[in-house]
Amino acid sequence: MTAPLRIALAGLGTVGTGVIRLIEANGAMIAQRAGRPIIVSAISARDRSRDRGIDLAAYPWYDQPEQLAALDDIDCVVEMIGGSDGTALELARKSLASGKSFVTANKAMIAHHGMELAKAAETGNLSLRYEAAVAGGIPVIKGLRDGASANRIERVYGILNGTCNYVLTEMEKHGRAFDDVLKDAQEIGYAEADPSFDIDGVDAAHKLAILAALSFGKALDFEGVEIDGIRHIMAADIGQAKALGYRIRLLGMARIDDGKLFQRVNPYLVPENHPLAHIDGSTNAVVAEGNFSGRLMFQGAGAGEGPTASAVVADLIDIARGDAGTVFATPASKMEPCERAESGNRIGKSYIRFIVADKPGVLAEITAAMRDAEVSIESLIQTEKAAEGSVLISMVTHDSRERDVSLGLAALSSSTSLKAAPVVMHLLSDQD
Ligand SMILES: NC(=O)C1=CN([C@@H]2O[C@H](COP(=O)(O)OP(=O)(O)OC[C@H]3O[C@@H](n4cnc5c(N)ncnc54)[C@H](O)[C@@H]3O)[C@@H](O)[C@H]2O)C=CC1
Ligand SMILES: N[C@@H](CC=O)C(=O)O
Ligand code: NA
Repeated sequence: MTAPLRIALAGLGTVGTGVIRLIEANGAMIAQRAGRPIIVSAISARDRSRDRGIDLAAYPWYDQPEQLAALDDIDCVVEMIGGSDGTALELARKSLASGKSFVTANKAMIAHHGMELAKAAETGNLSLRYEAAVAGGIPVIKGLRDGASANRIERVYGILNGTCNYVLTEMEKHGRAFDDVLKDAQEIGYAEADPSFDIDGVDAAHKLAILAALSFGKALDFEGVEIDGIRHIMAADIGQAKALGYRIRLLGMARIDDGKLFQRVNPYLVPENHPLAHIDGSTNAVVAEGNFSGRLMFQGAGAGEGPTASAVVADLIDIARGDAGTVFATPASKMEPCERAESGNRIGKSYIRFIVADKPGVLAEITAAMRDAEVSIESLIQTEKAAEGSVLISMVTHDSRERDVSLGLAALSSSTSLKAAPVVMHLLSDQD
């Protein structure tokens, strides 16, 4: 057996400790499959004394993660710290500059700096791998980069955040309160260090931008993702969607429209007969449509210690085999920026929820604003009491231009009848 792959691991939280546990548990099998052992030769985290439930005494400890990049006896640095900039980015830059391969689970860093890091890796003929960064344990990066690489992909979408999907499905199935379920997700280890990245859609947007770059061969454009999260979703929305035959899921959607790049993260009403409506808990699912492969669907655990560690170690096995491939499906030097598509031009049905004063004439005011914006209403689902003196009204539009829906709502923005900003969610259709 050839020399081991010597790794240095920075960050020993949920994922970092999971990587050590996995290598300790499956080390012999991994060595066989990789053709050589993978050994942890250095570790670093913030707090040496913290009880992580594993014995770290055998692993050389470094107080500063950046020290790992400078070690001579290391082949690959594994970054499990998180954050788009700061320590993680410094470590990535220094590791690649000092000729080490780099493995990360950090979608924020790849979404913001992926092009720079990919070019550095390609220039140095090094591996930069990030399977764990998108959809946790699901081999979707490998699937798109390698398995589907012969295809032109024009649409990629799916459920990309385990925390949000867990929150939405617990609310839907068990009637639990939003904050209570989110706390659970944090305790289990699904949520980001700052859970607002999850519930405000930013984490899903990081992943979507990476998927889009992989799928379309265009430069990563995280700033081009339109983002809305699930913070404003009420139990009543879930109930009303259900009454209509839909389930609410936070989706990331990227496509090429007339040569322009459209990227959006939004809660969608997904028809009950659509496979994505049946993705529950922290499970993720990614759908990609290839022009020869047809529809591909990748599904599995999107978050949590075991699944994420599984993806990290799979990257390490590839590196140990000397089989690390390109960073994206297209060489980074050939990935040009793409013009952004305007979402206002998109046509589809929308669900709109209002909380309004409980007084006569309010419904007429809303429908008049929509009529003036040329948005016709397909159904007024239900009205129910929201709080003392206010009612909740939800409606579904006919197919309408998104810009017109926004215009209708803008016309209502100064109305004293509205007690909260209206909430808009799109209905997933084949045109999306
Ligand atoms: N938890 C999950 O299910 C998943 C997490 N990820 C990603 O994996 C990465 C790690 O996530 P978790 O393990 O959940 O986070 P965590 O918060 O549990 O662990 C982070 C670790 O990094 C250390 N750390 C933080 N700042 C540091 C600094 N400046 N210097 C040295 N050490 C520092 C912390 O002490 C801790 O050991 C993040 O990029 C996250 O987005 C990716 C997929 C799934
Ligand atoms: N916080 C993320 C973790 C995995 O990427 C999520 O909930 O999906
Ligand atoms: Na993955």
